[in-house]
Amino acid sequence: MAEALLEVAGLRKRFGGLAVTDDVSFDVAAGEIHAVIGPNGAGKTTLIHQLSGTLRPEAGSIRFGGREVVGMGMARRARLGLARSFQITSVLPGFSALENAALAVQARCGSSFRFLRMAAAERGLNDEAMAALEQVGLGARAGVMAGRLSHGEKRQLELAIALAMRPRLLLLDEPLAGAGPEETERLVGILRGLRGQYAILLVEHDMQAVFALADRISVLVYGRVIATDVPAVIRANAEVRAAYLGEDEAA
Ligand SMILES: Nc1ncnc2c1ncn2[C@@H]1O[C@H](COP(=O)(O)OP(=O)(O)OP(=O)(O)O)[C@@H](O)[C@H]1O
Repeated sequence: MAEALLEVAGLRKRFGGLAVTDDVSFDVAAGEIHAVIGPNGAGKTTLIHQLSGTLRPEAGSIRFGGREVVGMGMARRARLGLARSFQITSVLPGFSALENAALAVQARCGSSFRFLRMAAAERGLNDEAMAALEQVGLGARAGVMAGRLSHGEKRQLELAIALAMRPRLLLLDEPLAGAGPEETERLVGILRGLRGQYAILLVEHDMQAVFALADRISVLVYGRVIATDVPAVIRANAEVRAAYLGEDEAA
């Protein structure tokens, strides 16, 4: 079997006496959509923080592309291709969708554009930014101020910003939160379109979306992974049904 892109082993984190990440182990293959589900307070966001580098685990390892990243900061992990999509707050409302995406391209490239002539540099930035917008279905809205985009479009823009970082694995923390039914359908279609091109670690409460999108699902309960498997097996798992899905919903 090919080596996993992300390998998490024995990860531990406590807040006071509370074990919020309790010996967590799982892996994500290249191109896989791997969902992490669990009830409120299960530790999903805390797990994402440890993967992205904003929170340091007390024990365990996080290997990405064969390298240990626990000691690395967020920027270094992002440069390796482990990128987190930030919620709407990272979108600059006074800039157009294209400018928002172009800023992300520029952040990734650092000073490498400085050596090109101004016009060529700008064209290069804009072409890449436009490609990211088109990947998330926002091409036609490139010139619109981000502040004037709908809620769903802002979430699409966050995704474009993350894609402009050229990630190998995207960490998505509740990408569908606050989206209405139509927006959800659109966003699920966009995420489905990314499958195979990027690995995605998806934390999401919308079970319909999770079961439609995920190649595999890990179930987190009180900081522990109680099961990792393909959706059909997770749906039929008695422990998972009791702990999380509820007998009615899983029927
Ligand atoms: N900085 C912190 N200090 C102390 N306790 C914290 C801190 N951050 C989170 N917790 C606690 O850790 C536990 C896990 O929280 P976390 O936000 O990771 O859960 P979650 O699965 O993402 O929940 P939700 O689905 O509601 O977003 C909760 O009991 C929470 O109260």
